[in-house]
Amino acid sequence: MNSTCLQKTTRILNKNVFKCFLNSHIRNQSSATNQSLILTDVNDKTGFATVAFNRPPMSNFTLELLQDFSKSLDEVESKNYKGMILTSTSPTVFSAGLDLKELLNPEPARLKALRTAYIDCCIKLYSSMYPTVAAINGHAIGGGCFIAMACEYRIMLPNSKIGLNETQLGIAIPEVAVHATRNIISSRDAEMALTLGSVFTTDEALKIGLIDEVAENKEDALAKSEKFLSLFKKIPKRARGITKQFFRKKVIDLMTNNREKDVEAFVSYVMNPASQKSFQAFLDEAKNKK
Ligand SMILES: CCCC/C=C/CC(=O)SCCNC(=O)CCNC(=O)[C@H](O)C(C)(C)COP(=O)(O)OP(=O)(O)OC[C@H]1O[C@@H](n2cnc3c(N)ncnc32)[C@H](O)[C@@H]1OP(=O)(O)O
Repeated sequence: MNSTCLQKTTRILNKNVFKCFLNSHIRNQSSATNQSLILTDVNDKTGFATVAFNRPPMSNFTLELLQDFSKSLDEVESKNYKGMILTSTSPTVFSAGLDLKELLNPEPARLKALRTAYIDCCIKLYSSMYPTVAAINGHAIGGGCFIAMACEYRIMLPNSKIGLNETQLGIAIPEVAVHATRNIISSRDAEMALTLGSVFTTDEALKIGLIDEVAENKEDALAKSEKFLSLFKKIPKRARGITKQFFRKKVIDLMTNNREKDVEAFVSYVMNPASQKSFQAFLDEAKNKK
């Protein structure tokens, strides 16, 4: 092959390589868009954003999902949306909490990043200036329950389960979760629930005040959520937000100031052989159920 011919062939090859790269890049982009772990939909009329965990069937949290959720929370705050409805795209689960596969034989650095990302989301949600409501479209367990608790109001579907089951898995509840739970239910109920790692039915949760309302189905939950957010329509945002933060100051301060200690404690509980055994036992039991 002479040099002119070689140059021509190289140009054609490069063009094809570039085309190939472009196609695969576009493919990746579109599949990433379709598979976004968080979906945000804004109602232009009301200014309310609906943010949904999009990891069916369990909507359980991986590091990547939490990082995306954190960005979505920033967006709701920075774009000045009037309120946020938090839900999931899963048919029967709001969130089954942290992905137990992330906790099983974890790489310590990733485990730390996971817990740090989780705390970041909780701080942003717990202290947001905009009003928040959880449309709990199914089960909400562990970290999924706590995220719903960080919202200002909870509406749940019938026949679902909700609770902080951490002690059952060998993970001590952090001090901050004790105060956050007491902000919602009585101190007596909170102590019983957290020490037992209780998981409640929708009716039980309504009775103790862990949730505020029961909805017939997801549409009803979303309609009721909008109704709750609309209560604040005429209340100046800054005055409302600062007042909310005063009520939540103790929890926000604990989450912010104890972040490193919390991460260390969490890693140590998760790495404990007894906890590892309980994560594996849960996953095995679920497999054997079929
Ligand atoms: C105070 C701050 C708290 C922050 C810290 C949080 C720590 C955690 O979040 S630890 C994780 C807590 N979550 C759990 O213990 C598991 C909860 N899951 C359940 O209770 C049930 O799965 C359910 C009530 C959500 C649904 O019950 P259902 O009978 O419909 O389904 P299953 O047969 O149990 O499960 C189906 C399928 O999904 C897998 N799975 C469920 N939850 C998780 C999870 N959190 N992580 C990973 N995988 C999960 C389960 O193993 C089954 O998988 P296979 O189909 O492959 O067998």
